[in-house]
Amino acid sequence: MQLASVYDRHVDLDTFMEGVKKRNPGQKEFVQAVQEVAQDVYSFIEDKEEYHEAQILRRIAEPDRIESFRVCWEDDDQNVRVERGWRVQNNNAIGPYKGGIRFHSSVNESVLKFLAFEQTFKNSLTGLPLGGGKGGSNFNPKGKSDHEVMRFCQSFMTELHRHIGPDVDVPAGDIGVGSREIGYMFGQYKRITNRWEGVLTGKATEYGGSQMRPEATGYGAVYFLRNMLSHADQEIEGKTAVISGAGNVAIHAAEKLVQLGGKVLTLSDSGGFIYDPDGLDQEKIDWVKRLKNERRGRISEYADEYPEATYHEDEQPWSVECDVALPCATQNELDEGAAKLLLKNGCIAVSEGANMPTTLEGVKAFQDAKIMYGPGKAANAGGVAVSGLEMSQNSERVSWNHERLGEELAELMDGIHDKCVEFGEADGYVDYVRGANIAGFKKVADAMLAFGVV
Ligand SMILES: NC(=O)C1=CN([C@@H]2O[C@H](COP(=O)(O)OP(=O)(O)OC[C@H]3O[C@@H](n4cnc5c(N)ncnc54)[C@H](O)[C@@H]3O)[C@@H](O)[C@H]2O)C=CC1
Ligand SMILES: O=C(O)CCC(=O)C(=O)O
Repeated sequence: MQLASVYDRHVDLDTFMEGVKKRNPGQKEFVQAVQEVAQDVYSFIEDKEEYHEAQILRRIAEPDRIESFRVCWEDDDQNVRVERGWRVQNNNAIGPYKGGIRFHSSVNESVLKFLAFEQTFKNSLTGLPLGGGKGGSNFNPKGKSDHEVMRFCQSFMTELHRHIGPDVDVPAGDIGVGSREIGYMFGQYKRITNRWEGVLTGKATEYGGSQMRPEATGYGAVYFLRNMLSHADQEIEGKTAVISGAGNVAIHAAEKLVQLGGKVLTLSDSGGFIYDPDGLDQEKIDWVKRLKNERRGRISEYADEYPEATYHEDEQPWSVECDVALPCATQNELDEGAAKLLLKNGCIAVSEGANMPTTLEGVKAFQDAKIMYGPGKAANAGGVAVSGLEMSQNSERVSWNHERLGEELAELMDGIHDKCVEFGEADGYVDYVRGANIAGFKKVADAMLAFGVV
């Protein structure tokens, strides 16, 4: 009898994953992301021969291409610095590649491949014509002067511009890339190409940015939470919330939670977390915005400014008692132990603002306990969805107002929630991971089937 080969149409899940591991040695984040999707997709396509025959999942788990390049820049002391840059173009079956750029010392090819893979399913879920990509560099903007960041961004774009375009690949921000960095990169793209076009999203409103983009990911994650709660006849009003992170996503998630009557108890950064037993209000949130976006300080300073709060160095916020949790910092920040602690303390819902913040074991703990668990590819899709709207506005040379975009965002998040329920509900429990994976997969897969083997 012949042994199963990774090339067989009908390999089982374990053999499929063996192949993924072999082809991507040492890329643990990428393998984790594929595993999480494959386990649901496998059961969905069990009786669907066309997907097996066309090897659709295997093809989505192999990026269309990865551009990797050297980025040289000069620091303020005129030292020549050399970093590495990448753009992973995962899949453009349903639209141009789309996804953020991350600048952080932890960036490597595995991290960007996992993000581009996740992005493919997320973008499909939005219902907009957006393919999946992601890029970045191991450059760390922390502690760098504005001039250093500008020189790095210009050098990064000098190479990246060859690989992107409004109908080809449209990057945006992510960790370490906010409106300052997008401005420097957009300026350099315009200078090199002599074209003003919607090649990046997350731009400032003065030069074609969408009014809602800064808020969209955090607000969207709270709308997703609201939808999950409402599906279970509950509401945000009066719920206590633990949030990790203190960046763009965390701050706007906190803001929307407070607006909807929730009580936000924590924020964090890589140094530790702050716990404010009185809860953050809009004034405190505005202070954090200034701290992070203007002074570029550490969250520990919050406890100096607001003495009712305490700072917990080198700790994560998951031990704080709460009704709902929103991980909004980074991947694998919430492991099995943290998940069990949240459950023990009575947490009933988790909505992920970050990408893959929960480990596979943590996800299983939430699913086994049957709490409401909204995975990042569904819960944080509001950001890229509003980026999709920014692309439309740039093409049409129009600008929509805040109110219209707010309504569009809420509707987009309703649509994503409905798709998760349609594909994930069974025996009275909504498995949002399964719902998101299958709904996201199906649209991309059907487009790929239409193209034949390419
Ligand atoms: N910006 C966006 O529109 C979107 C962002 N996301 C995801 O949301 C997460 C946060 O992104 P942003 O808020 O945009 O980035 P940001 O750079 O504005 O903030 C990141 C925050 O995470 C914290 N952080 C980073 N590494 C950490 C670590 N190892 N431990 C603890 N804290 C850490 C930082 O201190 C900072 O507070 C990321 O997972 C990103 O991929 C997802 C969808 C869209
Ligand atoms: O708006 C975008 O294109 C990027 C969003 C993103 O990077 C993400 O959804 O993780």
